Amino acid sequence: MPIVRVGTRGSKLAVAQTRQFVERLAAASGRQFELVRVTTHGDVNRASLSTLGGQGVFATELREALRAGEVDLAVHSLKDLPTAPAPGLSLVAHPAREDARDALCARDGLTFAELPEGALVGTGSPRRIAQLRRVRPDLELRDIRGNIDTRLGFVEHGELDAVLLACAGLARLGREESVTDRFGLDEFPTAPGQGSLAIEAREGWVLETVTGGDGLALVDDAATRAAVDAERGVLNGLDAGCSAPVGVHAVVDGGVLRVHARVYGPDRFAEAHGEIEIDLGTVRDASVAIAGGMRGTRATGPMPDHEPDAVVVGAYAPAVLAAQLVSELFAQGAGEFIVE
Ligand SMILES: NCc1[nH]cc(CCC(=O)O)c1CC(=O)O
Repeated sequence: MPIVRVGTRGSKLAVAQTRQFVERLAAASGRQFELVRVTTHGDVNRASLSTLGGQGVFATELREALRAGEVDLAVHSLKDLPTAPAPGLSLVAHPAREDARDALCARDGLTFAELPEGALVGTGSPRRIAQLRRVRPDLELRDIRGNIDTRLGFVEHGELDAVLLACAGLARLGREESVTDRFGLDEFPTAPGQGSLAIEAREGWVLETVTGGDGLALVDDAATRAAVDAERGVLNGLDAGCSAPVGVHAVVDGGVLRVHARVYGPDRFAEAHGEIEIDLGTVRDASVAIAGGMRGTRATGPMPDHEPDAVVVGAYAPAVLAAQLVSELFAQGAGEFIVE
């Protein structure tokens, strides 16, 4: 059987998370895999993320490699993936999400509350900047870029008092010991999809047909998919990219899908926020659509595009919820906060 080629960015984090994913998929499928490193625009360009615009800087070249048939699967950090559908490709699996929270990595083990007045904190993310300004206007924020080791290095070498990073990336790199505090998701919702991976393939490329087993379904998590679809639905509905000052978090807990979002305005008191939930058990037909969407061929759009007979209500719960939350946010003036 041919070796399955899996495309990844070349960064240490990307390679680590792709390796971890491939090991699970190899165990589940019995197939052999090969990692193919693809250099992306976002890796080469060192400009600030806010000036790069964020839109697809990490994904474009991986998608080209998929389309050209150079790789069979691509592994993305979901939060770096634009919400616009990629023609000819589909997201075929979302493995179970890891910790979606942001971490504080501070010198001397300091917690967020222990950071002294005027402490120097590094982050280039407009969302993280907005969130920090609201609760600690005294902090001196520095725009930083670079991989996780580089960012932690600013603290280790004494140039900054602390940096903000995603818990998930630190865990995947085995750097959890650098975390000195974690930010609660209610007050500090993170980027849509943070902590979650997306596995992308050419449309119609189905691992199951060659494994004869459950293939990608074994590494796909329905609750993660519902949550991240809702989060990305909010981002898309707001017409915002991954560098917008938007925090969204969704969870499925006891069969209830709950989504909440905060959109930050330019001054530190302006904010649109909302929360919405739905008991997936009360929309059983819509959740049938979710289950139907688990395997193989769902498009990047909000509705599963196959097995339409499985969609009785004709609505995909995460998409409906996201749309309702978006109208609430617009009603609170969120449209004026998103300038890209
Ligand atoms: N934009 C870079 C990026 N993309 C994904 C992660 C972390 C892992 C994840 O959220 O899946 C990071 C680094 C960070 O924000 O700390």
